[in-house]
Amino acid sequence: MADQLPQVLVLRPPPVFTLLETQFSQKFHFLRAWESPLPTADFLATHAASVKAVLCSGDTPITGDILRHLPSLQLIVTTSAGLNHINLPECRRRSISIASAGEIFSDDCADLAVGLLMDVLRKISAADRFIRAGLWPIRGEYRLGSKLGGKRVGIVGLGSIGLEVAKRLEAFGCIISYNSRRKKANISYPFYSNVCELAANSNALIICCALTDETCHMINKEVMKALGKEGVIINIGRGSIIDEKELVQCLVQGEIGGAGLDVFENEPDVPRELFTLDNVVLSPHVAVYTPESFSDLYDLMVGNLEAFFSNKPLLSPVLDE
Ligand SMILES: O=CC(=O)O
Repeated sequence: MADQLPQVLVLRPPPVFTLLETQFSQKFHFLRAWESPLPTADFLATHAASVKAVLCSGDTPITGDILRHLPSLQLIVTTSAGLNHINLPECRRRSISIASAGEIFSDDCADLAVGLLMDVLRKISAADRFIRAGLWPIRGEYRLGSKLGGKRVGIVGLGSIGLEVAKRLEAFGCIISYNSRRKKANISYPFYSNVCELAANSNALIICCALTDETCHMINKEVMKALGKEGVIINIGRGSIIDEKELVQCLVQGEIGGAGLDVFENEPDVPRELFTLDNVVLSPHVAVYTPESFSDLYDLMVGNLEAFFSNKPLLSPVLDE
């Protein structure tokens, strides 16, 4: 019976797959590469020559090497909004379609970005540690935090997540401006084509853009210096958009005021120097994860796979055939 279901390859199970595996497995027959004792290349060579569809998450690299082992591949469905784990030029060359999580996580990501900014400015996590360490009766009053309203916030990447962040922060009384590849039509926020200039005119930068060759290490020492000693950086995009070594150095040396980080260059490794800094809030790449978004994600992933296997248009295509 399972063998009659459309076949989908999974190299490593995405969290939504693990959570809703029973439902997924009623609709598709999954080739479970991660359970095989064989090295991936051998598993693919032995079992996956006829595979037409792959389901993956953002932490499973779909490299040129993997693609070479999948000669029949026509579709990659990724549970992520980001696409930096997929060899896009090779997919284009081979006309392999891609469907992503699209805008499904935008609200959740924007909520966490605002939460991180609020936490860094008002020192919520640091104050929590102060109480838990029993320091209130000993040291008395805790250091005051800084007001969110009135802050000039520069959003780097005004896509659907960036726009949701802007909407939320406007409601808190922040003054929004942005940097992105081009100026957006119908957007009245001031646009800076140069991210350094945006930083120089902002109290906080929020990184919401995709990781590409152009954005890798775009937030470098020069940008951080422009942001200044009171400036705060929030990153819910990808770790490598910031030069992490420079970021750590700037934080340790007090060149910037603080950071709220959901993403890192070498996840799950986080620079240990950050652990002792009270002006840094750390979060383990969970901006997208809420049970509510998972249930929407399940529907979208299944919808994309069903559309593909019945020759209908994908629900959230990134690259078209
Ligand atoms: O980081 C998560 C995603 O890209 O969806």
